[in-house]
Amino acid sequence: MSIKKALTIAGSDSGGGAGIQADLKTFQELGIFGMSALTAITAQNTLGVQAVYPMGPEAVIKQMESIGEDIGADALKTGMLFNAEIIQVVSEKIKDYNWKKVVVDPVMIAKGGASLLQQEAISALKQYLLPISMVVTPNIPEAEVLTGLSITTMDDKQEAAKRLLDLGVQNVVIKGGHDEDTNESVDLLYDGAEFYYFNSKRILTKNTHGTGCTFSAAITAEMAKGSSIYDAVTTAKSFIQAAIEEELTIGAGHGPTNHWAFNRKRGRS
Ligand SMILES: Nc1ncnc2c1ncn2[C@@H]1O[C@H](COP(=O)(O)OP(=O)(O)O)[C@@H](O)[C@H]1O
Ligand SMILES: Cc1ncc(COP(=O)(O)OP(=O)(O)O)c(N)n1
Repeated sequence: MSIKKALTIAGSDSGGGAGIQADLKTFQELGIFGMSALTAITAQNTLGVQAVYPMGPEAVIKQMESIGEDIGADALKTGMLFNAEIIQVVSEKIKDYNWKKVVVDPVMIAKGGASLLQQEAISALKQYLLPISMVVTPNIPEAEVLTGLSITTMDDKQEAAKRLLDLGVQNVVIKGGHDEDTNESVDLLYDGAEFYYFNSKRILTKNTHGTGCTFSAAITAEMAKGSSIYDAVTTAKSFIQAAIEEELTIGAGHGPTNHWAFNRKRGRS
């Protein structure tokens, strides 16, 4: 059996809903061997982020080297990177190991408002990481910060996707979760030639903690298997839809998504 492997370079969410915990659960459900390089520890639950403890850049380098020197990765994703130093060393190591299937979830702010990326790190993300990435998956506020545009219409989303592509990334997925006044959640994929729309019914729930992490991890898992970007986004959209639809009741705030739901729906659990 050929085992496909994926790496997540991200922060830990002690509550298990987002960050590396969400990524590894998603990799596992999609049949991928998951590995991690931790960038920060957060004390976090469904009510919010209580504390953030970033790792030193050396610790991030060492974790990536342990994987690069021995196991390798068929695809990787980044999540919470927190500061410019971490972004720089992560970008260097990606280049050292010639990792090409790189998905960047440009995590900036958690649902409760806590900052997961320092303001001054945004230019490092644009300068070092996006030019060596295959896919970037911003939500609408993140796309606004990265492009300087205000995004309210589909035309705005298309313009933002074009500007992000100009930064050197090969594919852009602008997620629609924050378009809360519509009854659909529409994600836009742009590959530099065509725009593709992934529509789903908007589910009315407060339990959406970790949706972005789970969605980008599912794209990464499918890319590790060799799927096209379009097919990877298609599967990720079904995965996240099932994960939001089949609610878990955990904690008093924004609960996590349900990583078992996708396989359960397909009769595979
Ligand atoms: N209420 C919802 N109903 C259906 N899909 C949703 C909902 N909220 C988010 N999604 C989907 O979850 C994924 C993550 O989107 P989003 O919430 O915008 O990201 P983030 O967690 O980074 O803010 C996207 O595929 C989006 O369409
Ligand atoms: C450690 C950590 N990483 C990322 C996030 C953000 O996750 P996201 O999927 O964007 O979900 P919300 O936080 O917006 O619910 C996080 N919270 N913690």
